[in-house]
Amino acid sequence: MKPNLLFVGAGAMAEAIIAGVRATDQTKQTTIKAMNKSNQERLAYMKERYEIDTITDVKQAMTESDVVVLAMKPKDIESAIIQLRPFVTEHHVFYSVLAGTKTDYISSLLGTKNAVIRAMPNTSATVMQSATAICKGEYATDEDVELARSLFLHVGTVTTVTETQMDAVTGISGSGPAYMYYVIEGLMDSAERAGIGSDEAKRLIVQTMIGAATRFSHTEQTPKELYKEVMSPGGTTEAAFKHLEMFQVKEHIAKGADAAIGRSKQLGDYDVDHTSIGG
Ligand SMILES: NC(=O)C1=CN([C@@H]2O[C@H](COP(=O)(O)OP(=O)(O)OC[C@H]3O[C@@H](n4cnc5c(N)ncnc54)[C@H](OP(=O)(O)O)[C@@H]3O)[C@@H](O)[C@H]2O)C=CC1
Ligand SMILES: O=C(O)[C@@H]1CCC=N1
Repeated sequence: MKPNLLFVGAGAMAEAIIAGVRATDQTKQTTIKAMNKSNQERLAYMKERYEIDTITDVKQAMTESDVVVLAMKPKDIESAIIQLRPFVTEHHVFYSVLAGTKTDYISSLLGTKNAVIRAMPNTSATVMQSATAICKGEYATDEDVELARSLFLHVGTVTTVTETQMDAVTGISGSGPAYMYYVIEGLMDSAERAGIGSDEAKRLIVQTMIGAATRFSHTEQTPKELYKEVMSPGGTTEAAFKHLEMFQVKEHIAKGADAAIGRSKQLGDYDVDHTSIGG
């Protein structure tokens, strides 16, 4: 089945998913509509780039769609659902990519028993390399999960988790690309200081990241065993690790991810002010 998708929120995450779907669905059998709160310029760009329908009439868009992808910031979900609610029928299925936001909260805003699937993709969806996790809400069936899986498979891998694992997934793989780019930024800075041109540095660093990820995915060895293997006694890697370990970089990366997981939990706590930290 090729679903008719309506993206409510046409920001960075929606674009990543739409780009991936379009790149793998050459026949454009999946119809894609998108709406924003107010940014029409962005919608015009999305329409031009991905040949999607941008909508002005919410009722018509809801009538012509069966999967509604909630892709606004968590702070905007209430106002977004209020505008959709009059047009929700029992055939609609809702997919939410919102950090923290629980399926039971979405169901309570909808006030219906429509299926809700929570997903946590990442921006690598743009290049069909997302590590997406999905879980089902109370009213979703296994069939709904399979349909969601088939959509997100367009943009990478899909792992089914329980809803209680979703905050952890958000802090690890949802935010994860940012941690990788941070490491890349550090390596680019060092390469620049050492006189390597940015094109060459990029090529070397990209292949180093891909190579390390591929190697790790093909072995039972632990990360520690793998980095020990790189490290010759008295050599260059050891010199780097003396510095990294002095500043407990690994521990701080883990603590950073812990903070992301904590923030995801906070976003699911509906008494907190979602606007305070950009939620
Ligand atoms: N960025 C990421 O790496 C990831 C993000 N997510 C989740 O995806 C969601 C979106 O994030 P992101 O794409 O980065 O955010 P953006 O700010 O890029 O996009 C949010 C979009 O939502 C629109 N919007 C706001 N309110 C409404 C409304 N009432 N009706 C319709 N559209 C509305 C905004 O439109 P306008 O500009 O007109 O206000 C904007 O285009 C978040 O909930 C985030 O937690 C999940 C995984 C990864
Ligand atoms: O930073 C955020 O809140 C979103 C969720 C996961 C990645 N980006």
